[in-house]
Amino acid sequence: MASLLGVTAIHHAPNLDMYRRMGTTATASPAPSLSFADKSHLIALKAQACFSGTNRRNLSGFSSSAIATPNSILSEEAFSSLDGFSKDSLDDNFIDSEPDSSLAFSAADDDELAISKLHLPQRLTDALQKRGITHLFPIQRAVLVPALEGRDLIARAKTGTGKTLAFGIPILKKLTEDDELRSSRRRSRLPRVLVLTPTRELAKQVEKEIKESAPYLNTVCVYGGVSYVTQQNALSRGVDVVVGTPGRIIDLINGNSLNLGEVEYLVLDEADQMLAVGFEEDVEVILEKLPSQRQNMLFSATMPTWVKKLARKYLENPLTIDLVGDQDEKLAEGIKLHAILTTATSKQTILRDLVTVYAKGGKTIVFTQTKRDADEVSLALANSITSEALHGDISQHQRERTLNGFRQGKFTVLVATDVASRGLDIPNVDLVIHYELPNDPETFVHRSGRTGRAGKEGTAILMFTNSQRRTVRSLERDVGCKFEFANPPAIEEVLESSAEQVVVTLRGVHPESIEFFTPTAQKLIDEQGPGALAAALAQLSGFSHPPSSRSLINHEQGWVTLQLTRDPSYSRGFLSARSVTGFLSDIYSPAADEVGKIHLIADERINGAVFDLPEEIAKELLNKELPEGNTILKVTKLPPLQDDGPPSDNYGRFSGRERNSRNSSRDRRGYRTSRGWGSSRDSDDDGDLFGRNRSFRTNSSRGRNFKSSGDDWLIGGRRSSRSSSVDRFGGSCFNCGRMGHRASECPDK
Ligand SMILES: Nc1ncnc2c1ncn2[C@@H]1O[C@H](COP(=O)(O)OP(=O)(O)OP(=O)(O)O)[C@@H](O)[C@H]1O
Repeated sequence: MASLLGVTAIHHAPNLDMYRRMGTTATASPAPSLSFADKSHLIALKAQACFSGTNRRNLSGFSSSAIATPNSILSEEAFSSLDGFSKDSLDDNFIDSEPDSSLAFSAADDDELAISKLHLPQRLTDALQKRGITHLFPIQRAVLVPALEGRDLIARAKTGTGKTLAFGIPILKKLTEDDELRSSRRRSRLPRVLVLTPTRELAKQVEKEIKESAPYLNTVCVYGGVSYVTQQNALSRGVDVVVGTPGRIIDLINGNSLNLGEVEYLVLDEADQMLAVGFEEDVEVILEKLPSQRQNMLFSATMPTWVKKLARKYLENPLTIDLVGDQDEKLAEGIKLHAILTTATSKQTILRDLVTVYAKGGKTIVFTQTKRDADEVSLALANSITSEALHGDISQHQRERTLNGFRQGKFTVLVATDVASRGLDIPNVDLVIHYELPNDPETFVHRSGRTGRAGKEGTAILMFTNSQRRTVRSLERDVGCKFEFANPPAIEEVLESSAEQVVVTLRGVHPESIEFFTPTAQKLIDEQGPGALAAALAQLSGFSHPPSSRSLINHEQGWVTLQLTRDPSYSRGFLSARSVTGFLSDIYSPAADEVGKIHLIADERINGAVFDLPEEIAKELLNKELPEGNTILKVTKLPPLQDDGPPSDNYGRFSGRERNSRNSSRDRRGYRTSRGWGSSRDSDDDGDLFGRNRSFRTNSSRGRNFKSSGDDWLIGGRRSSRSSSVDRFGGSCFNCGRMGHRASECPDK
């Protein structure tokens, strides 16, 4: 690298001075266009840059031992110091010193970060501007100077913040300048840049970004799953940049189609993910084949041991640029986070509603844990929403078609396994849904980062079950984020959003088609009034039949939630789940047999409970005459419930999560230590059936998942009127609250 540095210095010395000056003011205050790097954020970054040995160790995944030398600094520190420091000042003794707190943050000049002011080769500037890239993003600004100085780098920045061009711009600058000096472009020239990525999709995306930014250079993408011939031919025509996955690169080297003997720049993108997908050996084989004189840039979200080892072995005196740090929220600023409580049985229905209400017709990516789930969920959605699955079992060709179709808006929901979570840059994804909890916080960050990219806004929704509450809290702590806990959308919201979306769709109908249908529309309106248009809207929204009712408790279709309220002056006993069942059995015994979960109302002034019943049974029950002082109503909104509060210390003691943990070890924060705490095989929400006494569920026809052992589920003391039933009443009386008799037999009646 030393010689390369020498060359760089000769070629670029004047420019570097300019960049250093720019860097100082740029750091001092961000350009207004960089909305997600506001002043306070930068001040925070600067605080992080207090790079004493101690706090450096605190940087998660970026401990001092992670890096080969103590020569690691945070980019903002590097940047803010560039004015007064030469390249040499980026060396050892600078690093461990505290930053100069007096360093003033002066007003920024937007122009100083403008691509047009960077003195890049005109061709490069033009191509970038044509793509709408007019100003540097923070990670690009942070990487630019040290990269141009030829330094080895280890870098980390939030998702969607422009890491590709962070290494792309300095490398392309050098390549373009050299290209201009060259009189003729040699055919069969060997690649000068190698970018290694862990997935094929990411490789293609990086290639695209580079190609579009420097179309005059030859960039070739190589990855498995497709024919060798096209890739071999492209390589043989002469190439400047090779982007690819390790396996195919090794194959091409072994087949003498790829010679890496002239590589000057190596970029390892998503280095930690290389490990996750088992490429570590291949990466090392490739690195051994590269010339030792080269510049290395390693991008990694975390620093597992292997990545540290790699950095120590192959990087020279690397500079660490960390725009995430330990304290910061690791997600890009524009991402709103929601957590929605679901149940295993109602998940698919809720998912559809979430897509309708939150994406409003925009692009959504749904993440599942397993390939099978991705297929199933995509298929289930496809009834009403255009959707495709993406996972490793799908052929490469089809994967590309699917991704292109999604990019072009041919369908709106992509259901993917984590193969798509890393690095994929699909513009304008409005919504990310974690259908299953991710395996670890990093996966959560990467999945969520598919939205809110390049400074845009987006929403990420985590679907979780009752038994996963604690893990959700751990996730908040680990990621440094806060979820807004919300209920699944009510059917009214779903209908409203559907109608809004249909109206938007109607705007896209071609005027000529409208003309063709106008006479019929006029006739319909004359005959039926606005009802005709309403019918058309209902049909287009997929609601040609009235929406089936939904439980407000667990959102299952075909169920309704009723509220029983009892005037305290008519009874001495408090309402309990058992007494509710007893009462139902007196009024209409099928209701007692079929009742779902019963929750007591939290408001102490109301002696009441809510419970679920199948629609038909609820209808019958609502027609029955009730004893004085009692009311039963269908509710459209749940009142606060007694077991809504935070989990007690006993939470999860008998939950599905704990039961699962016999098979999978977890660390103390609830993550599975092997893959998959959020596995699709996670339990239903029946965890609290066994550990809590305020929420009950009968053995109704839908109670498929609960244990048949133990008595907790024996609401009202009987399994059903079809079993031992009526002879001995084990529940408590709705009238007096005492055990052993029904309200109808109550001595106090
Ligand atoms: N300076 C810029 N101005 C405008 N858009 C930019 C700029 N830099 C990058 N972009 C765009 O931002 C998007 C995200 O960039 P990129 O994919 O490089 O992010 P990333 O940090 O690598 O994300 P991930 O961590 O998810 O892989 C891309 O569409 C890219 O073209």
